[in-house]
Amino acid sequence: MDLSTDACTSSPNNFTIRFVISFSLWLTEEEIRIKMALNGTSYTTTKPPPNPSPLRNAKFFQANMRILVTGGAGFIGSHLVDRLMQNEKNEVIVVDNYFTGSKDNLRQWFGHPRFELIRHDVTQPLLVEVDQIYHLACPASPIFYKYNAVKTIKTNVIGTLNMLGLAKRVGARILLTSTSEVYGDPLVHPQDESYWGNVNPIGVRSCYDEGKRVAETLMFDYHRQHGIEIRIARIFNTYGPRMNIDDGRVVSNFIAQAIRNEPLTVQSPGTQTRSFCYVSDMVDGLIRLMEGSNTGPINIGNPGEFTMIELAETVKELINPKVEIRRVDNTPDDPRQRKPVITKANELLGWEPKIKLRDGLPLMENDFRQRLGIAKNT
Ligand SMILES: NC(=O)c1ccc[n+]([C@@H]2O[C@H](COP(=O)([O-])OP(=O)(O)OC[C@H]3O[C@@H](n4cnc5c(N)ncnc54)[C@H](O)[C@@H]3O)[C@@H](O)[C@H]2O)c1
Ligand SMILES: O=c1ccn([C@@H]2O[C@H](COP(=O)(O)OP(=O)(O)O[C@H]3OC[C@@H](O)[C@H](O)[C@H]3O)[C@@H](O)[C@H]2O)c(=O)[nH]1
Repeated sequence: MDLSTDACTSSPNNFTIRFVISFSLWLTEEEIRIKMALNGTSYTTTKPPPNPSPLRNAKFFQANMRILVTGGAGFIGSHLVDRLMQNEKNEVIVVDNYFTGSKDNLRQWFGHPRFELIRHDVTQPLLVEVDQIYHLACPASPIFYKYNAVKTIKTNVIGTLNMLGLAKRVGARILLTSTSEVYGDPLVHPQDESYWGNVNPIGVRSCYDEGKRVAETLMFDYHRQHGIEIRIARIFNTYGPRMNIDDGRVVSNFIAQAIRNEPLTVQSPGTQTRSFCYVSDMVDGLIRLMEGSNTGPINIGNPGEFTMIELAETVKELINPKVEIRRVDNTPDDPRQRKPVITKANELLGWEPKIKLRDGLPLMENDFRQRLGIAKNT
């Protein structure tokens, strides 16, 4: 039996390993697991997947990597699909219920022999044969995740359970896109992965932040109990082309407002901070995490930290120097500061963001101008 552990799992001490190995000749796997549990150590063997279809061993079978992307019609998901499709060894299956995503984001892949799109809600079970699962399905903008809070928490809890059940059944590796929101309104700054967070469990954001915390718990429980190969990314505020124009998040709001010559709505007090990551950097980090050997959780975000007033001033300077900046009321429980420590991503994945905010904003402006039909200098 395989007793492999990885860097981010509580690993048995040497005595325990010797103890378990010496007894493993006489004990069943279940007995070993119980002994390790009594010892307070975790059981991280990866069970072999069920036998694949005999067709996969046939002479002319092309052994492609079959990858499921849940939420693949959304903002980050569709960029991830673009990157995965560039590798001709990948077959990509997207499932999405189109709550915040759109088929339009994937239209370049319609009809491609290595691409499939399925209308499906992850709160329902799904049976597909895949090797990897990127589990992104969940509305990400606070406006949308609060719109139907019960559905959001169902998506996070039942949706993640269903995808873990699928991973267990077919032996797939699964990556969860968790969030910086698991740190809540952080009392530690900047945030590294060892921080447990400061979250209001009954607030209006808890369908999302507590939902993602439960999703992380489920990932680790399936890993410890069933040997599922897991990866967890804690994503910080990500922006870029293809965001919904009326998404409601701050970068898309300010860019759309600047292009339309409407006031930039800085929510009070305006001194709250965020760290903004360009979407191509994010996709690069997610793929490295999936392909690497660490479970995470690993922060993926750009450590450049800005107040919302600074962001508004930068958008004004770059996109529309005449636009007004207006202070408006904030929403409850808005975190006051967020900045990732990315040492783990750097050391374990060799990842760091490449696109600075001042370079990413104009790329997003071009995309928004095209979709809004408003050229520069009009
Ligand atoms: N963009 C960010 O700043 C950010 C930050 C932290 C975490 N994340 C996480 O990354 C993932 C993608 O975020 P995004 O910015 O692309 O958001 P998005 O809203 O653009 O994409 C989410 C996608 O999931 C789909 N979806 C939602 N509920 C579903 C359900 N029940 N069944 C099937 N599909 C469903 C939506 O239709 C959409 O296509 C989310 O899990 C989000 O929590 C994003
Ligand atoms: O028009 C606006 C919108 C938002 N804001 C402010 O901008 C800040 C960022 O708000 P956003 O709506 O972009 O989102 P947040 O950073 O709070 O959450 C984001 O990051 C973590 C992810 O998990 C979430 O999915 C994502 O929405 C907040 O302080 C908010 O008050 C404005 O000042 N004006």
